[in-house]
Amino acid sequence: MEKQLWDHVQTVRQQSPLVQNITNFVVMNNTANALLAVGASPIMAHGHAELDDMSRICRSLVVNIGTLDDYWVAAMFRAAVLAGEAGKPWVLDPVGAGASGYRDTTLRELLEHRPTVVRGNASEIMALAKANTKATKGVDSTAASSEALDAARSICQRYGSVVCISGAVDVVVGPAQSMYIHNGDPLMTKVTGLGCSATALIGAFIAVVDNRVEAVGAAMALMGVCGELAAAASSGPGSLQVNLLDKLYNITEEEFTTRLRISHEA
Ligand SMILES: Nc1ncnc2c1ncn2[C@@H]1O[C@H](COP(=O)(O)OP(=O)(O)O)[C@@H](O)[C@H]1O
Ligand SMILES: Cc1ncsc1CCOP(=O)(O)O
Ligand SMILES: [Mg+2]
Repeated sequence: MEKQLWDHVQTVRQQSPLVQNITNFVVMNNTANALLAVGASPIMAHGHAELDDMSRICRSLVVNIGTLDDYWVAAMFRAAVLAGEAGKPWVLDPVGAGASGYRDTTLRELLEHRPTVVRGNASEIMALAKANTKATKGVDSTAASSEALDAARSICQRYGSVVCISGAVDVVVGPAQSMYIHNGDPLMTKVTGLGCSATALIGAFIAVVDNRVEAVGAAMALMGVCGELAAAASSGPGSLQVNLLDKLYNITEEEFTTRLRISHEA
């Protein structure tokens, strides 16, 4: 499986898919740079007047509700409809799910458009499935990935989405197959936008890899392994941010396969 996931990393580099992003003000620059570093091509576009054109030229869509307002939300709904009509894969990042009624109402409607993939931290996934027993603390998680497993399974079953719960262990839940990725570094939680970057990378991988669980697994594996290697070379969140971009760009097959720790159990 390690070799297969590396092949998917190579496919992204070779095919350089154009990925449309409707994302938040906080992370726009970071996620565009993360996409470029792995060899994909980002475009940040939420204007209503160009959504049809974007849908025609892009191979996948990222919808991230981080700094939502009514104009952006309308763009998200329309882009989701267009992706559905064109049969294009899209990924939803439910940033701050459970933190406000507005977020939850918006997310409920977005889910009805059946995202190909949903990626959030454990608190967000639990809030999304309405199964949360702990309150979301803003955009950060207060729970472990394992606590959100039932929630992920229920979203997968109800909407047909592959669900990724990120955290110390990243769990990828598909209809027939789950994958656990035990990479990353706790310092990654001290840089804003790394969850959003993971979601953006998923956007690139689902554009070129048909097996959705493997696509999400490869994106999360790449993020985790690069995060871990970058953290080892960093003195704090500032240098981690820069080192992570460099590692996403220059990681080798040997670094990837020797560091990667995946399993099919927690
Ligand atoms: N405690 C941790 N140890 C190792 N890696 C982590 C930890 N928490 C998060 N990560 C990694 O950080 C990245 C962002 O995940 P996460 O922090 O869960 O997203 P978000 O920023 O949306 O809350 C993922 O690649 C994840 O694997
Ligand atoms: C801090 C913040 N507030 C609204 S969006 C956002 C960024 C969240 O990014 P991530 O979930 O990737 O850390
Ligand atoms: Mg997040």
